[in-house]
Amino acid sequence: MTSAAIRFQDVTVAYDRHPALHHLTGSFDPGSLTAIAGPNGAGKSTLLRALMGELAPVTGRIERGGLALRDLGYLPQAAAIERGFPITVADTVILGGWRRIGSFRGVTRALRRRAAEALEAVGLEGFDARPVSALSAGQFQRVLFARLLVQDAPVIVLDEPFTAIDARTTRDLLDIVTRWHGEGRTVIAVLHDFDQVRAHFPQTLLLARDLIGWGPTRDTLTPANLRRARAMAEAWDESAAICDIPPETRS
Ligand SMILES: Nc1ncnc2c1ncn2[C@@H]1O[C@H](COP(=O)(O)OP(=O)(O)OP(=O)(O)O)[C@@H](O)[C@H]1O
Repeated sequence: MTSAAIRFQDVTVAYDRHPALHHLTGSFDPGSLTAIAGPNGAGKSTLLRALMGELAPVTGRIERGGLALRDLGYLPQAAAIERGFPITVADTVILGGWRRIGSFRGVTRALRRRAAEALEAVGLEGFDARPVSALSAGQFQRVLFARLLVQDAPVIVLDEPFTAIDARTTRDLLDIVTRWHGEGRTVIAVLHDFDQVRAHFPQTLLLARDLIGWGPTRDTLTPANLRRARAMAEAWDESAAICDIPPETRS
């Protein structure tokens, strides 16, 4: 589905001059299924937000394999999603098809049908008219997966998609992730459950602001690497100044 890798070349991302991701270099191969793991505060969400163009690197660059940002399907962390608006489940899922809606054509019957099929695929048939504010966390996560199904993007980026989600829903959503991988999409997911990573994700990027390891999961999630990641997290100095960021790019 994608032909070129997504490349990070010496990427540093900082908040208020404090680096949250430090000189990251490496690439996600087309069609790869990669977990991003690491302790709290390791820079995992920051990496995804930079990939999605929400944060600009202060050093280095990100190549998105020739894709535009709209070709990346993104599921942010649940805490970052506002779901107080008065919008129905069906309309939320249809929004995944905005690239196809176009300015004149409006929402086609085909798109409505696609949204209904996506809701069925995530086990939410019949939920169309419900307001999203009336859903449980797990149901809402299923809606967001349905929206990604409608978006049909070649690259899918998920931030802690199974946090606070029950085992049954996690299994169903993991099946969708596996299907995306089988279809040749590139899938990148931040995860905290190492057993889940070992069972379902062939590649892992282990981060502790600095890169600890990136490659086959069995070579990356080793006891030695996990110890190193933990030790680096314990040693963090939240107020450390930025290293070698050129003064003109400092905020
Ligand atoms: N908007 C922000 N403003 C200032 N600092 C931030 C902001 N977002 C994140 N940070 C800091 O950047 C660092 C990395 O945060 P990030 O959310 O990327 O980590 P994470 O690995 O996703 O953590 P978690 O596992 O807890 O979700 C942390 O020290 C965090 O406090």
